[in-house]
Amino acid sequence: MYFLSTETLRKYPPVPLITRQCVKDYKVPDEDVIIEKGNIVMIPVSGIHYDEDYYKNPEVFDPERFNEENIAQRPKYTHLPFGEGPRICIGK
Ligand code: HEM
Repeated sequence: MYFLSTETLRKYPPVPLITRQCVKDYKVPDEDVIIEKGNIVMIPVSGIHYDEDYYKNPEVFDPERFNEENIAQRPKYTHLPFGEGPRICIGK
């Protein structure tokens, strides 16, 4: 039986990019940016998983990134192999 660890799914997300379509105009907090109704937004899952701000030495395989203490130090939505929200993967 195969098991995909949380860290494996960080390094090699099978779905490296997810998308959403904006349903109403939205002003991004603290930014001079409005996402207009109808716009497609791309969420760069791989990019987030390799962002040094969240994962130091992102090329290194380190399951300890996902111990309770380390998870608590990262913002929410920095590990997205199954997406998020109402349309999150039902196979998760
Ligand atoms: C490692 C295994 C898998 C990965 C990485 C994965 C990843 C994903 C991702 C990224 C999405 C889109 C979520 C979003 O847009 O927020 C998704 C959706 C979905 N996945 Fe998976 N998936 C996996 C396995 C499975 C399995 C085993 C099933 C079914 C038995 C499944 C069924 C679905 C379905 C039905 C959706 C659409 C949900 C919706 O749109 O409401 N997935 N998956």
